[in-house]
Amino acid sequence: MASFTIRVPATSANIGPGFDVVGLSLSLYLSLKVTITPPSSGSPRAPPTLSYTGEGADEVPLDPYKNLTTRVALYVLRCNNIPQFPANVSIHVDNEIPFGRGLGSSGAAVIAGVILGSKLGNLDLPQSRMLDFALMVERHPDNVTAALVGGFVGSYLRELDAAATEAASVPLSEVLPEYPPDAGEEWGLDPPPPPLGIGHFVRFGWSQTIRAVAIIPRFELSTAKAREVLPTMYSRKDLVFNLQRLAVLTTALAQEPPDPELIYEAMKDRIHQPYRKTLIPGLPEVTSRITPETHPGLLGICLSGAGPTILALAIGGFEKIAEDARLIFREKGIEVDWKLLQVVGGSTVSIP
Ligand SMILES: Nc1ncnc2c1ncn2[C@@H]1O[C@H](COP(=O)(O)OP(=O)(O)O)[C@@H](O)[C@H]1O
Ligand SMILES: N[C@@H](CCOP(=O)(O)O)C(=O)O
Repeated sequence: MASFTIRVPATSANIGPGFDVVGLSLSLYLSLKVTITPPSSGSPRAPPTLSYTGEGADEVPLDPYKNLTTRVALYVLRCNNIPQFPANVSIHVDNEIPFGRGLGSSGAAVIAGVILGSKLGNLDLPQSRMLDFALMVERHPDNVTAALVGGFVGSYLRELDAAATEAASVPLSEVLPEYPPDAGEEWGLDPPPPPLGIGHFVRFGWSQTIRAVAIIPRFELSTAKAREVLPTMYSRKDLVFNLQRLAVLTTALAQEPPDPELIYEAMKDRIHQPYRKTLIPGLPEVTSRITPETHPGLLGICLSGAGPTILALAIGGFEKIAEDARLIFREKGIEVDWKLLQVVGGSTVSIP
């Protein structure tokens, strides 16, 4: 019997001005314990069995052809000429990352699936190739890159030539077909492998004194819905506003001691948060009423990913920040939970 455990961290994307560009890996984990037993002769081949505890356990599909993680694993296998899951695989998932809150649950599920596919197919994919597969599913790089490599990272998608653009434009329904073919039927054509080197990243420095307070409203907001409200065109003024802040932020969060005056302003955004406030009652109030002056220890505050979680970066005063955010959300009729998190390393595979 072989077994291994895959562990993928939560992430917070954007950090204010870095929409679709920067992400932080945080100390909440999606863990998969995978066991493969040798097939006994004559036993029918069965797809992997899935069990699940923790966040999302009441809503996540346990059918491996519907579950996001196993569908991604199968995509990786099929792109590598392995048409099916190996036999006798059982997977127990334990998940600490809440669904649809802006803490990168889907990015973590995708990264877990890519690593799972690589392990089940003995493919030994290098990190850069894993990122290519992940980017074919989650097409913005901020969460998946941070979840894979860990830390505070910035990433971009390479401009692809015409052939690679075509290969990368395969619709998601073909990358991740939802149902297996009926018995005796063949899968459709294998999806084309992702182009090479789609995503590129750099890890920024990070002051070890900084913690992340995640203030998590008790409602889900799908990332897809929170992207639909965004405009497709922006003014030069708003773009420059964000670029100026992002340039400062990437270095300011590594300085010792971190400077709240610089960081609070550098975590402001005009590209996504103003448009998402319609979906997240209380967002403008929380980000404007909790400041380094009113809350000593606070460095900056922003929407985490597509929301609705609020991310406060701080070196102290964590409880007051979170409890005051709770009161502001309560004025809008929204209850929250909060967690004090740290920035952690990326995904790991361990063998007991
Ligand atoms: N561990 C998981 N296993 C399977 N599916 C998952 C898992 N985590 C997240 N998902 C899927 O991703 C959805 C949430 O994705 P999304 O809207 O992008 O929000 P988030 O900000 O949490 O990433 C869930 O509703 C679920 O369908
Ligand atoms: N840049 C994306 C990040 C989405 O992150 P998630 O954790 O909400 O999935 C966006 O802002 O749409």
